[in-house]
Amino acid sequence: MSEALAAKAARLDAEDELAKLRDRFALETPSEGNAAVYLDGNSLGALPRNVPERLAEVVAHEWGRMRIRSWEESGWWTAPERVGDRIAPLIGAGPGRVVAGDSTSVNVFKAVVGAVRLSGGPEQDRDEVLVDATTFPTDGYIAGSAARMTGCRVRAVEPAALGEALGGRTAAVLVNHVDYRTGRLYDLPGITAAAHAAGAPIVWDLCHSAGALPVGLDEHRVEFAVGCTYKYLNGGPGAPAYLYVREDVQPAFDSPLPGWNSHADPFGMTSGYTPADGAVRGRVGTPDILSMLALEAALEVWDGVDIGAVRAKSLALTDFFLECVDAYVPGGRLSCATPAAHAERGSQIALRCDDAGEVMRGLVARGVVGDFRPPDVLRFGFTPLYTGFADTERAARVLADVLAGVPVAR
Ligand SMILES: Cc1ncc(COP(=O)(O)O)c(C=O)c1O
Ligand SMILES: Nc1c(O)cccc1C(=O)C[C@H](N)C(=O)O
Repeated sequence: MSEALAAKAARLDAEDELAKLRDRFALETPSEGNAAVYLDGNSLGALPRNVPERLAEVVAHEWGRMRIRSWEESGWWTAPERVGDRIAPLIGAGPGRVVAGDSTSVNVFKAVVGAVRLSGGPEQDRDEVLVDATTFPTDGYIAGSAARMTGCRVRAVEPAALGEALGGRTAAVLVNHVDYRTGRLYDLPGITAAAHAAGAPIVWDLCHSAGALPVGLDEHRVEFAVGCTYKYLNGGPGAPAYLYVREDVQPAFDSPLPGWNSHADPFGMTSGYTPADGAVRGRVGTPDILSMLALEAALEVWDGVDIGAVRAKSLALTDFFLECVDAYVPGGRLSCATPAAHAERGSQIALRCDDAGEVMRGLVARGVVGDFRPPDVLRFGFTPLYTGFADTERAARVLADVLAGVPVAR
């Protein structure tokens, strides 16, 4: 261990204003001991401590005793908009623009079809859906189907080349804000402005940015955005995703999944469809109430938390991790896929090595939990709400031990 780096970690932890938030999470894992370092919050966020009690109350009281009355009296029916409004400030959206529900995949479908329809689509000679070539797979699959259904075709484009690819034929653009594999952050204001200059609406996938850095959806006039809540928003496995539709776009949003929950008068049970106004238009069917209310409770950890402070700590953590890796790991053993420039970095560090799968198994066996993404990426996600600098120094030190073939201590 480097005494200097350990001392620096202790100093940074002592100065960290967000350090106290760690107590809001259950991070003890009996099998790994308290010393486990959890760096996989970019796949599944940790459990906020208040969630189990709230969920038990929902099950026992709201479902167990109130039963059907809970749709109204416990606020179940309006939970998707209420939870959407809690997510909104974290992604730079005003109230009434975000609705929680369904999965990210389903919301990508609603948003891409909605964007093509908004642009006029092939009838206006706009028949290309541009999708970033490095996208998380589900977005590409769904966009492909959405394009076929709307008479368009998908064009995969490297985000850096989007400027040249955009034009009069662009019907919609779908981009991941942070690349799930490399942790590269894309220029949301610049790419959005370029799409608008070409007359095309844009859809951003915020899965790897929401809760880790400021997004500014309203400010940059993004038409649509989607994201999951089980990563940096800590909503739990399979927690509802969300859909953002810009306020002035909402009246024209023509959802391809006009379920009864998005009807202006759902309990009128009429055969004709009249869409509701506002964020409600993004709903489809009956929401998953248990997961929805677990998410609502999980979002309480954000009370009083400034997303700007979260971003500052995220960058400090990833900088410090790189500094420690540099100090501990012999040169040439790893290469960093995450950009050094802060403006291009999300909240994870991706390190490449040929035996990445085996290295990650070694790390997990020693209590440092990141993940492996094929073919050669070690991913380390940094969740500023519960990750500290001593954790970070330890993760880099254990990584060096694993790479050096040091056996697991028993
Ligand atoms: C960028 C991105 N989009 C979409 C998804 C998947 O969404 P879901 O499986 O929740 O539909 C993920 C992660 O699973 C992701 O990282
Ligand atoms: N959604 C996941 C799941 O259901 C199981 C395991 C992992 C996930 C993930 O979220 C993966 C994640 N989006 C990634 O960036 O790789």
